[in-house]
Amino acid sequence: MTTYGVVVVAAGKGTRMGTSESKQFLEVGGKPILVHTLETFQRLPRIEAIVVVTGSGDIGRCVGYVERYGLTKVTAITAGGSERQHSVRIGLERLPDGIEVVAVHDGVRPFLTGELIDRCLDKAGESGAAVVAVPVKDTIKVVDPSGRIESTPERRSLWAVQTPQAFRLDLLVEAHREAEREGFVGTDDATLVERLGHPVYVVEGDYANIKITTPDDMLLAERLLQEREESDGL
Ligand SMILES: Nc1ccn([C@@H]2O[C@H](COP(=O)(O)OP(=O)(O)OP(=O)(O)O)[C@@H](O)[C@H]2O)c(=O)n1
Ligand SMILES: C[C@](O)(CO)[C@H](O)COP(=O)(O)O
Repeated sequence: MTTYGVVVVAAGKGTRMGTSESKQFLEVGGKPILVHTLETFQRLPRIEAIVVVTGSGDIGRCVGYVERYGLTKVTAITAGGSERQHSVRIGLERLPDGIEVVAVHDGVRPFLTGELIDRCLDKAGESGAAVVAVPVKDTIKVVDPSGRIESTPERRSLWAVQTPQAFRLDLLVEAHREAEREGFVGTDDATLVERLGHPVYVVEGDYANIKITTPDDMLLAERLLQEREESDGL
């Protein structure tokens, strides 16, 4: 049977949020955003290990969350790096032995669901690499630095990629090593695997799986949580 783990990255500074508290620790519905995220992985039966990557000064409070919220699958809490990609690489090194497929997830995407994770892990288990994504709804333009539009890619083939992104662990480790060797820094993990020439597949994501990035996302997050609790009958 395949063994699954997850690296949750939460070592960012939240510059675009502009709050003194890093956004992953802001509360939505009375609970830190990061805890909402971790609880979803905790509940999923096939996840065996959760590695949390956070700021060096925030390790203590994450240890406190594990205790307080019963996050028994958290096997390591470690300090991240200067870029998201570095934080992921550090997290991969802390996974326990025996994990074969790993999901990488942004700590600030608390509205993922078990179904979404399952879809992504299933496809990664079968193909080696899969990411959740949604078709873009707007028309996308490529714009030069002066503001002039250079081109308009065909919308039918454009997808907005989210996390989780899941991979065979050996493949993702190789992709990170290669990127480091070449000094390449990407904005997601799929890009690193694509650079190896390995196929990466999209599976159906969810428009509600937002990455909390700017202050208006906090209002949206409160509303999404309320809707979810109502539909769960809570
Ligand atoms: N050095 C970094 C940078 C980002 N992240 C994590 O990667 C996820 C997505 O990054 P982003 O939304 O860009 O978070 P920040 O880097 O915190 O935000 P900003 O770019 O506005 O500073 C977040 O969970 C963030 O904590 C990380 O673990 N380590
Ligand atoms: C990984 C990601 O969430 C996929 O959409 C995104 O690329 C992270 O970007 P950020 O600039 O680190 O927020």
